Amino acid sequence: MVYIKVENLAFYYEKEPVLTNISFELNPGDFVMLTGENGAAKTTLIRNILGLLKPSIGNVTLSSTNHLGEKLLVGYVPQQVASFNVGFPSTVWELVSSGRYQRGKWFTRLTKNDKAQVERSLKSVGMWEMRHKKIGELSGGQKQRISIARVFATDPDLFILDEPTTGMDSQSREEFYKLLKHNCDKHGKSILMVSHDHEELRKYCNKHIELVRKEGLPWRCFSMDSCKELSKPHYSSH
Ligand SMILES: Nc1ncnc2c1ncn2[C@@H]1O[C@H](COP(=O)(O)OP(=O)(O)OP(=O)(O)O)[C@@H](O)[C@H]1O
Repeated sequence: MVYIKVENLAFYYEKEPVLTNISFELNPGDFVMLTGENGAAKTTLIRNILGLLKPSIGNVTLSSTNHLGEKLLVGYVPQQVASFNVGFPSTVWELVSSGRYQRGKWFTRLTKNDKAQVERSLKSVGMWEMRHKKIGELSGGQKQRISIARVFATDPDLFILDEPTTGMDSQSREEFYKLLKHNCDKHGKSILMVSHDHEELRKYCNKHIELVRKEGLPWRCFSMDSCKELSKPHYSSH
C-alpha cells in the first residue's frame, strides 16, 4: 500500500523552476527525512503533496484510505507554527483538545477516549504539567510542542512535519524522534519530516530524500538523487 506517490514532479513559481525530477513513494510505517540547504524547496515540495500548490509537471497522489481501509488522516505541522500571540486566550489543554473535535461538531463533549488521547499527546511532548497554562504564557519551544501535541491528538495516519523540532533542546529532540519511530514501528504511522538535524535523525529514519542542486540546473532549481533506503521499516501490515 502507498500513502504518497510522487511521480516526476516539477514545480515553478511563476516561470522560475525550483523543483524538478522528484519521484518517490511513502508507505505505511515509513519514517522519511527530507533534507536540503535553505531554499532547496523542501516546504514547496510538502505544499505540493498537501495539495496547497499544484505541480507544474508530474503527479502527486495521496491515498484516500489508511492500511486498515479507513479514511486516511493527515496531520500537518507547518514550519514555525508557534506564533500564537501573548494574548492568545486558550489554555494548553483546550488547544490540544481541539484536535479531538470533528469539523462541525464543536459542541460535542469529549469522550473518555478523547481525553485519554489528549493526555497521551501532552505527555508525549512533556507538556502535561503545563496543561492549565495559557498559550500566550509559553516559551517558543513550548508553543512548538503544543502544536505537535495538537496534531498527535488527532491521531493521524500520516504526519507531515516541517522542521518541527525548531526551538527544542537536544534531549527533547531525541525523545521526540524515538516517539515518532515507535508510532511507525508499532502502529504503522508514516512520517515525512523536513529537518536540518540529519546526523541525529538518520538513526531513526528508514528513508532519506535529499534535495540537491545539480550541474546544468538553473540556480534556484533543486532535484533529488534518490530516496535512499537507510534501513528496513519494522512495521508490516501482514
Ligand atoms: N510564494 C513564493 N513565490 C516565489 N518564490 C517563492 C515562494 N515561496 C518560496 N519561494 C522560493 O522558492 C525557493 C524554495 O523555497 P522553500 O521555502 O520551499 O525552501 P525550503 O527548502 O523550505 O527553505 P528553508 O530550509 O529555508 O525553510 C526559494 O528560493 C524561495 O525564495
